[in-house]
Amino acid sequence: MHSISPAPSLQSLFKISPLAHLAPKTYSPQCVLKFESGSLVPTGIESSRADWQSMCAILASNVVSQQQDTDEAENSVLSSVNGHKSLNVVPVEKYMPKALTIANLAPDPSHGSTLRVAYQGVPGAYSEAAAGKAYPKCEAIPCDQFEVAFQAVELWIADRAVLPVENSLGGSIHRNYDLLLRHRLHIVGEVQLPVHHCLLALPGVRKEYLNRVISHPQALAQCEHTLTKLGLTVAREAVDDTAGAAEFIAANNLRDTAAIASARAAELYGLNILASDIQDDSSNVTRFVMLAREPIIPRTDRPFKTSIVFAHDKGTSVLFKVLSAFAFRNISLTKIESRPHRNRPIRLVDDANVGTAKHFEYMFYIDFEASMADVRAQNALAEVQEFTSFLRVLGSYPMDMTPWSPSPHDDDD
Ligand SMILES: O=C(O)C(=O)C[C@]1(C(=O)O)C=C[C@@H](O)C=C1
Repeated sequence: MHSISPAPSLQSLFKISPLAHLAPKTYSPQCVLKFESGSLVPTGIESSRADWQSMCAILASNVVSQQQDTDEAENSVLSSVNGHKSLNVVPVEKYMPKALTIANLAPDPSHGSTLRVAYQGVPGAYSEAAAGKAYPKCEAIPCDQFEVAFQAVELWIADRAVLPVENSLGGSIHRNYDLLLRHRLHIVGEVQLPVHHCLLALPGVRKEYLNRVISHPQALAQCEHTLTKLGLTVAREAVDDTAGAAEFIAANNLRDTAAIASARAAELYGLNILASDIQDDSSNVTRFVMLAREPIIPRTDRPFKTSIVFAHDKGTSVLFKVLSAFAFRNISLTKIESRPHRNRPIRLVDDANVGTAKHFEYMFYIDFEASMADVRAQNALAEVQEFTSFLRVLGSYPMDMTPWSPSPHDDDD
């Protein structure tokens, strides 16, 4: 039986991290990053520096006044526990916001007092719908890459980012696990979004005309069998996001290409739906996390989840001990993921007689069903800290408990 060490303070637990140097340099809100001569540099934007500074000052002051809104928004996931809230998609805009890019992280001057939520993709992407579910009254800000969404929050251009981490069919979105470690943002919530894919093409185009299907790689993977069943053994091509695929077809008038995307993308880009609900499993769900600059205060009056990442100098040998710290306290794990240890990917073990073994090194990510305010979780983490050389709490946040709403096709199976 393991000895139970005294519970560390919540604050110390949230700060555990010998890998602080992995976090990017943080810039003051008066700066914006631009890509110049191959590297990101802080600089003023289009208008004068003074304009930019006053814009940022407004942004910064809004953060205080938005706190109430923010709390409400974060609680909206909570209220969906009791209030049976349905999916709240961001309404169709009169104009389409332009995606932030790494070279242009300039905020849209039309910001007001609404919560600004960065997502990867263009309007009509599932990530935009996830942002709308997480923060129903938010202003969703499109970003061309996951990295840009992280930076938008760090630079106070956005207040939150909503990013996919795993899908029930396609598995983990590894890039976001790596970025969670590289950046200093905190997970403050999660939303699970049922993903219903459609096959979209220009008006008048029939399935027989197609020789290419384009979409986000996750969406292509989620529909692979159905596409084959539909007789579409044509080329598949990966693009940055599902709605971007629809936009590309419309913008280039491609009559031989279909996109896998949402019904909302069809509406936004003027495409026809050739087939709907084409995901291989009718209960296809993507899990997104909400990220913020500050953690939320963990509670015990509703179901919470905590996400951690850890590593150990001696590799996988420690895994059993870490898992047992949770098992002994009846804390269920909901997810375990490993990623290469980017700083030290290989460990050499020399044996004079046999040679040199090359072990791969990993970072382990675990989600468990307990709040950091729960003494069981605090004790488990105190114990995990003893076994590991690096431990960071990525966030302790309310679980998405939205009641399950089966797809219209669930009964057909
Ligand atoms: O391309 C989109 O629409 C996204 O929001 C991205 C994404 C993903 O990264 O998994 C989100 C949900 C679906 O699983 C498919 C794609």
